[in-house]
Amino acid sequence: MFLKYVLSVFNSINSMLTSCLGCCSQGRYLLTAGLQGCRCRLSCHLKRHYSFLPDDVKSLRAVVNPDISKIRNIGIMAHIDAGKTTTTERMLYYSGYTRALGDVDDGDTVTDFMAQERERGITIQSAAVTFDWKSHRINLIDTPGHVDFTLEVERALRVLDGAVAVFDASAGVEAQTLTVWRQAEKHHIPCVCFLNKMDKPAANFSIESIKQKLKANPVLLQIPVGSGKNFTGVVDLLTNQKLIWKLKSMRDDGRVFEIKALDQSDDPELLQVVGEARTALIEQVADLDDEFAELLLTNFSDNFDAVPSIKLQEAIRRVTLARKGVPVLCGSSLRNKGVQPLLDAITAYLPSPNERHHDLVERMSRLLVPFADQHVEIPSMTAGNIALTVGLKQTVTGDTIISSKAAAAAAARRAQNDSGAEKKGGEHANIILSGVEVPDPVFFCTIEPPSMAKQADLENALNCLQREDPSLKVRVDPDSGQTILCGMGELHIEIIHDRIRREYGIETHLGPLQVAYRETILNEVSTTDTLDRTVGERRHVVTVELAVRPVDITSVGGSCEITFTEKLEGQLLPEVKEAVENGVHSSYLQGPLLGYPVQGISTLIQDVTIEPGTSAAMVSACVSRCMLKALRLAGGQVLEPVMSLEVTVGEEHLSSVLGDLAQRRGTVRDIQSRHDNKVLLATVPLAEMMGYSTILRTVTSGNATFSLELDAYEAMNPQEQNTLLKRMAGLL
Ligand SMILES: Nc1nc2c(ncn2[C@@H]2O[C@H](COP(=O)(O)OP(=O)(O)OP(=O)(O)O)[C@@H](O)[C@H]2O)c(=O)[nH]1
Repeated sequence: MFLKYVLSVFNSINSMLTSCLGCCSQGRYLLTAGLQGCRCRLSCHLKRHYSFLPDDVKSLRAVVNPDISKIRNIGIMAHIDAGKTTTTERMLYYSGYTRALGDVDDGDTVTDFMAQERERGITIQSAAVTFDWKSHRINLIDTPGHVDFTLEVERALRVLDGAVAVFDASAGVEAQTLTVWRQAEKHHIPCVCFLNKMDKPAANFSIESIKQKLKANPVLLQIPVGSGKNFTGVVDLLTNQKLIWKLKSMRDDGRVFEIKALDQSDDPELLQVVGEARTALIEQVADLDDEFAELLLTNFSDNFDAVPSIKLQEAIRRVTLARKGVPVLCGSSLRNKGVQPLLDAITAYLPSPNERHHDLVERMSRLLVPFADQHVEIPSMTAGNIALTVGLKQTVTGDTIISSKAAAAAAARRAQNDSGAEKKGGEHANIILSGVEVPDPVFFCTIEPPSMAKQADLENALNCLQREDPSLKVRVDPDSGQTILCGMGELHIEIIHDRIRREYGIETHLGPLQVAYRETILNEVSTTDTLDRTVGERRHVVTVELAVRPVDITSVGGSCEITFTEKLEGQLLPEVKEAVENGVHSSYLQGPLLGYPVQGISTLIQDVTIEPGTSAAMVSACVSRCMLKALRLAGGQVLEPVMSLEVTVGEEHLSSVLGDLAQRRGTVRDIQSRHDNKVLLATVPLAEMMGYSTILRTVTSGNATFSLELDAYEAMNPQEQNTLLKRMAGLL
């Protein structure tokens, strides 16, 4: 019957007939008033490639790869219970991706898939769904409304290009909406507002609270028809059409609705309200968009009302993208009214990814020219100069700052052309300045604030110092919870200690300085382990077989590797492989002898058997346990940092320096002459170099200088290793 009706409407337009069947078989629109302003023509035309029967469910494979201009990455956000999840469910249903309407009250929605979400009827985690609507792809994230999960909303908003704010029309702007609205503002996200729950008796279609509480500029696009349980649809102010849902029963899914141009037979009160609202809309948009204002004044000055709806829509889009105004629509998701026009609005007014300008660049507050410790402020500088800047929040030493992504792309293109030309000369242009190479810290010690109240201040100070000095590393000991400073040497850590006192006014206490050892293994070992654990009602059973073997450790930071047998490579699912790798990597962080990171180890995974129902975390735990067993069996070896030392000293003091070095397990590599001085090149274990500067000053009467840098991690001999193990165990 429905198809027959559509055919009768379109029988004069043969060329569009087949495409109409595709779209209208979804029952999206029921046409009752000729073809004037008929959205179906456009949608049918665009939707030509989808021809499925009314109850077909589209698979994600049916989604074509659209052009970037047709993609909308949007979030749906609001106060708890405003109806985001219900609205999302309707969108999925109308776009053909679900067969039935999910209901939060029945606990069968698509996006609230966590057990806690279904039990409590609330959204906790951001769920992402993808569907297409009129040849646009919509990637939508349903974010939680509860204040406890604000961070989750923030996490989602950072990657979105637009947002739909859903309001409970009977409650107006609620507290959480304010919070998420501010978050959206912070990320400059264009929004569309949807006043939901228009079917409730207390529903109030008022945009005043959006103006006053959100300090936003609402642009009203619809007028509701009827109120409370008599709410039947909306009038579209752009097209002057009435969209009416004549639902026959509570189970009517609202796919079919009527679009009818307003005419004199309509309620005079409604006609008057619509007339006034449309004029107000045109005037408001003209105020916000110069291009539209010019069009009105030049072409439609004697009749604003004659402006084509497409021109008005384009202007509203510009206003929305510039965040000068927020389109407002209304409906009742639960009663299946008004969601399709909301989908239209998402595609019409929210930006595609290439229309969003993500604010990546830092803000500089001042530009200064340095002259030792004097700084002179300057208004600007040109290429080739050196200046200081203050106020950067994200940048760390070694970064290159560019004015914009576009500038970087242009510079990269130029660099490419130049390097083509310069290649003959052997030079390559590069827009990124070479960063700083950060050596591994070799010393560490604990650092404590004078009181717990100062802990936050200390953390802030350490964060700032780390950004400035990437060779300073700060971590928290997982066992003791103490803050650990890792640096390049005694002096480095002393200076950091002093700067925290002087620049941040915090008196800290440093623990004894310790050497950052590493560990490796001596022999090749194969082992197996089985984990069989029941957690709650679930039984996890996993068996792992693996082999570890020592590999070359001479290079600084010599890494560890992990491989799978050829058979396993082909067999293991990616998530199982990842769980196995996580288990191996976590065992690499703490060696079995002293708990230092291991290096120079190759692990081969020989077999993994997993019983159904076993979680990935249990696979990782089993692999980790098996690794620990293998590392223990393979015989541990402590590696110590060995430094290369250069001492410049007058000839008369050379013998005292050599004598001292012999007691420090040092190995002399070379002695060179430089003017009247001797330059001694040696390697010496870092553990023997504590307090060296004081000793060197004493034995040479202040006539020597030295430099120290990491040469390699080397195996300790068994006797020294034993002494170290006993000392660490507190036995010496
Ligand atoms: N009367 C009426 N109730 C609605 C409407 N939309 C949703 N509801 C009801 O409002 C309640 C909350 O709906 P949800 O869709 O879970 O709201 P939400 O915003 O996703 O909630 P959180 O995800 O927990 O923040 C449910 O009981 C819905 O049935 C509507 O248009 N009218």
